[in-house]
Amino acid sequence: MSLREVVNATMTSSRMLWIDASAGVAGDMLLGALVDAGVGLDVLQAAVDSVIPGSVRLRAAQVTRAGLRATKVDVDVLVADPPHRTWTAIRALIDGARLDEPVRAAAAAAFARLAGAEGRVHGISPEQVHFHEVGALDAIADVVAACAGVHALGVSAALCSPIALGSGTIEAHHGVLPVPAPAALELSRGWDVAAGGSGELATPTGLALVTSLASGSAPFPAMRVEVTGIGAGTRDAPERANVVRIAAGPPCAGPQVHGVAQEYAGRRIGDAVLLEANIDDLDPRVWPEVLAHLMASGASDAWLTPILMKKGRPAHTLHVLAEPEAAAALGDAVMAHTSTLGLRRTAVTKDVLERAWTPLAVAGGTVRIKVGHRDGRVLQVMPEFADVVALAAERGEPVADVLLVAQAAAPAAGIEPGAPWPATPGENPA
Ligand SMILES: O=C([S-])c1cc(C(=O)S)c[n+]([C@@H]2O[C@H](COP(=O)(O)O)[C@@H](O)[C@H]2O)c1
Ligand code: NI
Repeated sequence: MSLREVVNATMTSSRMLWIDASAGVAGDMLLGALVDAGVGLDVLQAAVDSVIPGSVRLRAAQVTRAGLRATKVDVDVLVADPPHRTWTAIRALIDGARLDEPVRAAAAAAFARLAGAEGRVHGISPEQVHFHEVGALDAIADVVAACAGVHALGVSAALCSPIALGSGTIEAHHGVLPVPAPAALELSRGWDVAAGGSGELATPTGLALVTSLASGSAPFPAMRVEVTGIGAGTRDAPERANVVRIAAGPPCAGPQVHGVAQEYAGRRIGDAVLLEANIDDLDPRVWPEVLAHLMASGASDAWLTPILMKKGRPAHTLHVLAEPEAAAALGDAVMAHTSTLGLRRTAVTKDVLERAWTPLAVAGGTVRIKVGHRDGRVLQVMPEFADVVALAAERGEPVADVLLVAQAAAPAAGIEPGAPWPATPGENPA
């Protein structure tokens, strides 16, 4: 099959998902929207059962919210005294479950975001974050079922509307919390949000899901809408329907696709902090975990360079790039997780290209093409590697093959170094 035939064959089988969280978002609302869009409750239940067998039962019912029909999904907890679970324990459950690989990866990514945000808020490492009793089962069910539902809809790229967070206060486990709840606010970084009303409209779990499933905030993308779903939240307030809406279908060809990519283009990054330490006495087997922990704790990047340091000792320099507000916590993490007695902090200015992500139909799915552009010209073009890996796993193809097809798809869509940006639609926009 030629690339052209592969692309044509996949144009109708890979879907974009648009999530309308303009009235807020929670895990149960997303599940309701997915069931409303046609995903079987049994599909969601099976995914959850593979992670926490016999622990929860999902129930769906038709309800109205401010006069609009919607599907409400409830998560009934079946066990009498459910355990507290750390993120480490939950990750082991997800890793050990019989889940499709894309579902496992999406669920792990969403939970990692949730644990990372809770960890930053409470000043502990993500691994130490405890999900309490019923909350742990509830969150596992929401996250795993939502990821399974999105996969079942055939979605390979998603965008989200500006998100309503709410206002006021809520009673939580540790007393009264401001709205947006601290973890919700943490999860909102980099996303378009507004208060949008009173009460808690977006929960941490809902935000962790949409901000890991979707690649950015965007108005309605250019797509052919094939399925829609409306999911209800618990409260029914008269002033605005407490619902999440979703729409899924193939992205359509045309200049609008590139226009959308422009509208959710990555933000220009300005000031940053570089933390560095020369370390000669850490067991080298520990380094991968240290780097993974720093990334999970909010570092923009963390890496090592081999050096020959004082006294002729082979050693490593640890480099951690961070947004200024995350630097203090990351400095503490470096002290806690390595053997260093100190570190250097340097204020750096990052000169970055404007970025945009354009979804293209590639070999049975959708891969976002990351475009670096400046002054109306494309300078860098790179398939988003995580999308390539996920698609390769889904199709059972070698990553290198999918990468080649994805790299070839970009010039065919008029996206190549030196080309004008926004791109003139070529032969192969998704
Ligand atoms: O229990 C804890 S630690 C807790 C922390 C936070 C922070 O924002 S920190 C928020 N909450 C509230 O718990 C409920 C359930 O949230 P889900 O995401 O599981 O739906 C919600 O009201 C949170 O704001 C709890
Ligand atoms: Ni908390």
